[in-house]
Amino acid sequence: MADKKLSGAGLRGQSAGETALCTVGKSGSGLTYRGYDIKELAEKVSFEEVAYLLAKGELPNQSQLDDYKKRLKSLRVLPQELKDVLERIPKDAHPMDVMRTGASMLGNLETEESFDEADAHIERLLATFPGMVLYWYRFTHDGVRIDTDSEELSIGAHFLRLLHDKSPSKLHADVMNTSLILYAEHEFNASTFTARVCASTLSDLHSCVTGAIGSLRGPLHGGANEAAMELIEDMKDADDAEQKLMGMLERKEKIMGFGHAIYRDFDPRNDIIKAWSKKLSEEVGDSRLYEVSARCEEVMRREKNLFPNADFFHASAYNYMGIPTKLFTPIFVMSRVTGWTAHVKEQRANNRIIRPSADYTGPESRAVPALNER
Ligand SMILES: CC(=O)SCCNC(=O)CCNC(=O)[C@H](O)C(C)(C)COP(=O)(O)OP(=O)(O)OC[C@H]1O[C@@H](n2cnc3c(N)ncnc32)[C@H](O)[C@@H]1OP(=O)(O)O
Ligand SMILES: O=C([O-])CC(=O)C(=O)O
Repeated sequence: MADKKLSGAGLRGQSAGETALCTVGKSGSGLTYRGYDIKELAEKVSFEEVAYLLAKGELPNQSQLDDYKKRLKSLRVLPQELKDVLERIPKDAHPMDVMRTGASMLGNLETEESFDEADAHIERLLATFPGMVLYWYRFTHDGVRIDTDSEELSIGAHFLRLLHDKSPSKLHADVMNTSLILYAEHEFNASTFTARVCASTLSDLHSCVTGAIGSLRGPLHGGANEAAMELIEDMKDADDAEQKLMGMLERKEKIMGFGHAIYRDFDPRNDIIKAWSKKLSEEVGDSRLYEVSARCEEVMRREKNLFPNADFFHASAYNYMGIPTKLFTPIFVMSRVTGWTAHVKEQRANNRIIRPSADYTGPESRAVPALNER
């Protein structure tokens, strides 16, 4: 992919506005949030610090961080009306649709009346998303009405606690923390652009986030982490992975979790989540998913010169932590809501309605025929 052309359909390579939030592939492969390299952030800070950085512009000091985490924890309780709605959504619904409905319902109950309230609504969404999806999941799958608060201060550990009814190990809490950092922000990707288009009409925050969830859901975007899991789960070992992948490539099928609209050589998030996936495989004592994933990476590089994006090794990492596949993309939402909402604020601060033009390819002007002449 070293010669990937950033032009053509899909607005590829065209600037659609300015941002101070993030650079993607600036030197072919880098990723920064407000000037900080993703690798350093993933090593040194918590997801809550990244959320604060994206929302407020700078990393918090200790007391700002303590206050922020305390405030987020205090915002986890769901309104009864929202819980009533979640209980009515069928068990076989996709959790991304549950989140879309949940975000929208919250917007009915706690409407953003003025843009001055944006920060409060952003914190509320960030605090409630884990409980929202897991209240529905645990009610419909386990028949229990969970308390959507927990003693866990970090959002990643809180999610695992609500899912498994027990405090996660340090390793699992660390993996969730890194995963949420990696997924937090990515410039003008499809879901963020959705949020910005919505914001440019001066719509409310919940509408922007609800639309963004809909865009993230698709398998060409966030949904690829679930699609990648479906790909690797039946691969018995590395040789089986190679054989199955070669068959798919021969049939010209798309391999989910590979390729990227912007990066040319590699996705800088891949090495980071791949290393955690390896650690998890050692902890679980079952290297199958890691090994088949690593072979898929080798084959795709060799056959197509394509590389795994952020989603591919997330599949095995989440699976090793006992997270059901259909909750993979919702975790992406729990993280990316920080990026989406920072972009909404940025759009509002310097707004012009986003309204591109189209090249017309339809028929020339013509007269409307009478009904009996058609
Ligand atoms: C967090 C995220 O959202 S990351 C993206 C997650 N999405 C996926 O993993 C889905 C699989 N990947 C893809 O569909 C694409 O690579 C996208 C959507 C990410 C990027 O799309 P584009 O920018 O249009 O891809 P690009 O221009 O690089 O494609 C070049 C060629 O490689 C092929 N290609 C790209 N990705 C793949 C893939 N995953 N499997 C097989 N072939 C692929 C394309 O079909 C294209 O071939 P062609 O020239 O013969 O038509
Ligand atoms: O930037 C993109 O097109 C997709 C992506 O990797 C992301 O949103 O994290």
